[in-house]
Amino acid sequence: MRLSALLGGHGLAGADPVVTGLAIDHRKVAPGTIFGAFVGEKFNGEDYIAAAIEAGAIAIVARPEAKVAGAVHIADANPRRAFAHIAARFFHRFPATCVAVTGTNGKTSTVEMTRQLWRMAGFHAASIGTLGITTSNDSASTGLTTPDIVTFLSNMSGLAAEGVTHAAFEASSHGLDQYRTEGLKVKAAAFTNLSHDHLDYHGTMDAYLAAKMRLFREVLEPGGTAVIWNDDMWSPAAEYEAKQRGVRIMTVGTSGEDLRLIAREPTQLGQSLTIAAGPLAQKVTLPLIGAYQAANALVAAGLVIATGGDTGQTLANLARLQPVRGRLERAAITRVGAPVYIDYAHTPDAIEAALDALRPHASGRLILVFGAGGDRDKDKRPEMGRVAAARADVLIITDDNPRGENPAAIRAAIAAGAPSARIIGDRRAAIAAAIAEARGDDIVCIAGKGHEQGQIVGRGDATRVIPFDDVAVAREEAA
Ligand SMILES: CC(=O)N[C@H]1[C@@H](OP(=O)(O)OP(=O)(O)OC[C@H]2O[C@@H](n3ccc(=O)[nH]c3=O)[C@H](O)[C@@H]2O)O[C@H](CO)[C@@H](O)[C@@H]1O[C@H](C)C(=O)N[C@@H](C)C(=O)N[C@H](CCC(=O)O)C(=O)O
Ligand SMILES: Nc1ncnc2c1ncn2[C@@H]1O[C@H](COP(=O)(O)OP(=O)(O)OP(=O)(O)O)[C@@H](O)[C@H]1O
Ligand SMILES: N[C@H](CCC[C@H](N)C(=O)O)C(=O)O
Ligand SMILES: [Mg+2]
Repeated sequence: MRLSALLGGHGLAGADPVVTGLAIDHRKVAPGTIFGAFVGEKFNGEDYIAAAIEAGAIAIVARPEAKVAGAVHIADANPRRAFAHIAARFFHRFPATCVAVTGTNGKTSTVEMTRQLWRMAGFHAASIGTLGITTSNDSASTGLTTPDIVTFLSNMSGLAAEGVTHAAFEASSHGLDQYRTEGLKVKAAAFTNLSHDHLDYHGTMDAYLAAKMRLFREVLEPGGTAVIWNDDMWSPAAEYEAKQRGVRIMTVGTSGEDLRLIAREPTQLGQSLTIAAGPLAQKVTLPLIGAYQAANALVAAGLVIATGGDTGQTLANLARLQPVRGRLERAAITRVGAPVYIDYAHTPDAIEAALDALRPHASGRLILVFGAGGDRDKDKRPEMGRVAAARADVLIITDDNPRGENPAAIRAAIAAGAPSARIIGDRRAAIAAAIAEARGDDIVCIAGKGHEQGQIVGRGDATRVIPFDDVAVAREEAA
């Protein structure tokens, strides 16, 4: 493909070289590559322009003030956006039906449930998010919730080449802010909720909301549909954005207009939901516990319906949803009979949601093992402690990816909100202590790592990932 064909509005004077690929990291540049040089949090990509050209880059997408010699300078005040649009023209072939999910919690669950519902409807479907790239017979990790733009679009294009026609992806606030998911026609976009997280990056809740709202303001296609979980404090803000944009709006929830959750009753292995869609009310058995999983299932159904799924059939298919890995996953039963659940709760709101989901199933106590990630939002730590102390009966604070921080300081910051908690830094020892503590009528919840396969310690080049799997450790300690 010639460079001129990829440039859209950007003019090209002089030679029109053949483009072989795109890169945002100079170490991935090969002859014929377009290099995107972005000013980041840790590095300035512009410092690597000369090295990229040396390695064969034929064009550089960078701010107008960047120094480019020996390659075409595609100058743009917003180089991430300009690069994304060029990348979209390069990778051009995508699944015909793409939908995106944003929100603080519930993105992974919702994209995974959407993928399953599409599969049940007979489509070749995929999801991209925290669990990686998932199809019905394969799964590959990308390391981030919303991968970088080159990884994202090249994988979307690869999925289309494999015959995937339906794809659901997670749009994280970092991803939206950094234009990591541009260039596809997004037919429907969902909002799950907004609560305290990532303020280290965004600074304020308003800035955090604004990053997420880009999904409705710019990423969703003009004729698309916004599917909004209506029971969140921030739902009106999402609805406002969608109205401003003039897209179709579908609201979902106990106060939802399009899919209204009329009743929800816990059963032994799940819950029974009564859902009104227009004049029709339908009762379905969801084989998953907790209000939060019902919420995510409804938003997923909304996305499927918004992109052409039959309402009655889609709702009926909720009864066949498989659990999402690491989200209230029952890993083991202890020797005295207490169930041990693994959950990915790593925000105050998620801890509340996970404990509320488990409470109706515990005739005894709720025992919680949890921590908070290092080099991430520090203000959420005492909040997590407070919410946990208010809702669990026994608390054990432990390590969860300390990264470059002192783990003891992270634990102490959580304990500031939960003074009665026990502190056991070693995660295996903490899980073992919780299991030893549990009586037959108690429930143990191990929160924060879900599906993760390692404990991340250290920073930069000294980063190590020590293999650790909550599910496996819980099974070993419960045996
Ligand atoms: C804060 C953040 O989001 N950082 C991500 C972002 O970094 P950045 O743009 O600030 O880049 P930088 O590292 O400062 O470097 C600037 C530029 O120079 C380039 N560079 C850098 C060094 C070099 O030798 N050569 C070179 O070309 C880089 O590729 C980059 O383009 O882009 C990088 C390249 O894609 C990511 O690796 C990096 O993720 C870091 C590792 C990270 O931890 N991100 C987390 C916070 C994150 O993104 N999380 C979200 C949300 C999760 C959730 O849902 O809760 C996610 O979507 O996963
Ligand atoms: N709709 C919801 N409302 C409140 N809490 C939720 C909801 N969905 C999930 N949670 C909580 O958040 C945790 C993470 O869920 P999930 O992985 O689906 O969210 P996510 O938005 O993808 O998270 P991340 O930002 O880390 O990618 C769950 O384990 C649960 O504790
Ligand atoms: N996508 C989230 C995952 C957090 C998971 C938790 N285990 C942690 O490390 O804080 C983040 O990068 O903030
Ligand atoms: Mg996720």
